[in-house]
Amino acid sequence: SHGWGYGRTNGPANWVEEFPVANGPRQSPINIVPNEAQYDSSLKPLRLKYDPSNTMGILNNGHSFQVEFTDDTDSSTLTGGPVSGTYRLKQFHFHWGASDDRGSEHTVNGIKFPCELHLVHWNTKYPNFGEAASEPDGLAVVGVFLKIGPANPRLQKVLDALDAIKAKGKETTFSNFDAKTLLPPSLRYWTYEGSLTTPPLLESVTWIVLKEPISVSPAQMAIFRKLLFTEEEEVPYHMVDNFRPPQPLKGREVRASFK
Ligand SMILES: COc1cccc(N2C=Cc3cc(S(N)(=O)=O)sc3S2(=O)=O)c1
Ligand SMILES: [Zn+2]
Repeated sequence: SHGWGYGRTNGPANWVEEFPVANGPRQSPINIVPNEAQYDSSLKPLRLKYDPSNTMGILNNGHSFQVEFTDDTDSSTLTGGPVSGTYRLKQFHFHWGASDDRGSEHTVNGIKFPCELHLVHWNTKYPNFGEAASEPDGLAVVGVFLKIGPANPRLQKVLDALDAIKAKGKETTFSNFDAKTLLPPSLRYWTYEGSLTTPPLLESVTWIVLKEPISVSPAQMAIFRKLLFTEEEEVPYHMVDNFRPPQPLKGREVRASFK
């Protein structure tokens, strides 16, 4: 099994062999302990402005699936919150479990959610995404927990596209999606300095984890689990448990935008 993944021989415990930063000082995800998060009144409200016309397509990259956005203008941006400057939306993707008792990367008081959404943004003080991804203030990722409840109609358009990208490497057209519809009513958040949660595990992410989850039904979770890690001709392995467990805090502070 070449290349990193989530299996027994190439999973999170093995990543350090090829990506030594896996044991670095600011790795993600983490377990969030609300009682130990410091309320910071200087934190600004999070401002997310997304233009549906920036939606480019949807891709199965063999680790997750992602909805990609054109990022050549400031039409889909993250400003405010814990960051200064303007960050552009690049893509969003998810992490989920083989069953509803696990799947999220961040945990809250040790609680795992069945799924976690990541909206990935890059700092426009750098020339492009790739450059930004290796800078300590290069990326800002908004994390949204999904918890089991009523079916989420906003998710359905994304889930309906998954049949066309079942196998690794498949991509299809996907347009005019308003990513804002995936956000919960409240944008209250926890924030801390971390990393990408998959290789290359770059320590370039300001994490902004929303406190309020959005809902997903068991039937909708079953749709995520029909995706494959594997390419069309390979022996099929279902894309499940594509999450990294929480990493050591190593003295980092987690701040809260709310009391
Ligand atoms: C070298 O810069 C690049 C170039 C192309 C893609 C990536 N990425 C890889 C992993 C990765 C993991 C993310 S998560 N789960 O923390 O939100 S976001 C993300 S990425 O930035 O898309 C990095
Ligand atoms: Zn992610």
